[in-house]
Amino acid sequence: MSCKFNLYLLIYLRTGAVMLHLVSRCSARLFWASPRWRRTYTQGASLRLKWLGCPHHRCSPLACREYSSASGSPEVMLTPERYPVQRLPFSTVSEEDVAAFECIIPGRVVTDPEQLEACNVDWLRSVRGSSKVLLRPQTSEEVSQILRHCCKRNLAVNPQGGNTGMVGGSVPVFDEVILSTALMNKVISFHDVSGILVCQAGCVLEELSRYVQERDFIMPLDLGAKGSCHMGGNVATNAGGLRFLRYGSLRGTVLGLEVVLADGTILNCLTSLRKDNTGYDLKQLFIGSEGTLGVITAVSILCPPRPKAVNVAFLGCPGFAEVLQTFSTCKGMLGEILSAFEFMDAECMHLVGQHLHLTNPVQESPFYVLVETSGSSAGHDAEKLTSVLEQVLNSGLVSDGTMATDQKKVQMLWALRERITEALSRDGYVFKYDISLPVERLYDLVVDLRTRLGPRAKHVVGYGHLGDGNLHLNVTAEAFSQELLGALEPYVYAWTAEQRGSVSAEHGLGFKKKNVLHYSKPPEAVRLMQQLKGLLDPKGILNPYKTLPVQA
Ligand SMILES: O=C(O)CC[C@@H](O)C(=O)O
Ligand SMILES: [Zn+2]
Repeated sequence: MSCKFNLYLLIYLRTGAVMLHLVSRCSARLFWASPRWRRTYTQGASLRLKWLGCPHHRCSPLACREYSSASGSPEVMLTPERYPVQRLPFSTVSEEDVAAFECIIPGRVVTDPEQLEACNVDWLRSVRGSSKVLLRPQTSEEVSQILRHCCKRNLAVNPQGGNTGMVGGSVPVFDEVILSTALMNKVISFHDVSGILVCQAGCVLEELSRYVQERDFIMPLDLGAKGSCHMGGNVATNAGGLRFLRYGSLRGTVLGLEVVLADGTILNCLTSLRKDNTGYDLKQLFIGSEGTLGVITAVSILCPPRPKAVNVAFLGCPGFAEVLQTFSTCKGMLGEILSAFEFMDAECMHLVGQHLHLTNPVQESPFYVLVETSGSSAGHDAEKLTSVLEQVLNSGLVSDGTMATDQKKVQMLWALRERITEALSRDGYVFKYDISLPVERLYDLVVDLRTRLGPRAKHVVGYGHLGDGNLHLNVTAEAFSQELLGALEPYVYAWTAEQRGSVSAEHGLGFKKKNVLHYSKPPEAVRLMQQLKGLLDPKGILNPYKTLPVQA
């Protein structure tokens, strides 16, 4: 028996705790909104709004994006066999080069083909290079010496972090030397008053998260790939992620960078100042440059204080219009404690169920939203979120919902959203689009594509960071198909440009999207980007074939 809408909530404040009384025509439950507080279930199995417990932070179950995630799947086609791309006239790595690298970083030059395989293929297993050498420096000085050598010898270099990128930017296209930041994984300093963290580029995001959380701060950035991705790679791609709505872009939270330029020059702009208005803000050039202008070797970043209370609600909505109205309601009623507003459609839920065996905690709905609050007062925040839920349930914007304050349950709810990428990659070949659009048009393209593609696609799904106007449009098929690619592109980009959207909201351009930059930037801007590339990397050795379109 289900009692969807005939539900109201009574909120009492008693002994400092918020007590929720949920009543429906056919059932009633009594819940306490903190783990310290008793939870009492009175009766009825059909009431859908549930408190699931309490405290702090989630930590993604989508731990590491390991190469093994796709083990057993067929070999990935070499990039130049799938895409029209010509090798540029760089030198090839000689035995003398390997010996020179061995002098710079003894014992950390990898030429074993088996070990190289994982670094040549992207996490999505969609592009594959054929590099013959992987370098694992530990210091900026070593990176500098390596780049000085490569520049002199005209060797192309592919800087690589955790290799979790979505656009083929993190692996070589041909035989570029892979320069890994994996061993540059030291925290340099942390200031426990300002919350400013300075670390080497190869620190893994999840480890940094743990480090600052122990000191009562959090990273301003959180991604599904946190278990593998490197801070330097995050900055190089200007990764957005799940905390963007609250803490904004890395363009605001990164305070300083150390970068090694193509010729080996070490550019030390690793300031830890909140304010520094002296000349051009050079670090911004490297944030989002995807390793094409320099290799980021260290990052100074501002960490916000750890919120004392985190609540998550997972809600089912009858339509996209209701999703939007729920967002407006949340913004209006939650104000500064709203920290995430994510959405996913019914097909996403179907896929996380089918491939990852995650259970839908609410009644089946065309759309689902995940609302997170982060604040300093558990009782106050829970009370606010409860009022929102009361409002959206009563007004029919939401047909069913569940709520969590307990860390484990919070994680379980986040997993439904965070692990969609993983579920999709188990569904077959994935065509990925990461688009910024006016929020009211966010889902129209998904609907449009389902009709356009028909049975050629296995699934067409839409999800993403609704609070940031960022749609993740993914299309799965049994295998890569030029025909399907032709039906998708340039259609998706032209559609996006018509709405004055962006063809890459947060994943960057990498290899796969470099030729569509003009859909989002005027020719003058593209030209200036090319001039900047020419100035900083005249030989074009840094991450070639990426980010910028091939020059006419
Ligand atoms: O796989 C995708 O398309 C999106 C990945 C990531 O940006 C996310 O928000 O989960
Ligand atoms: Zn995303």
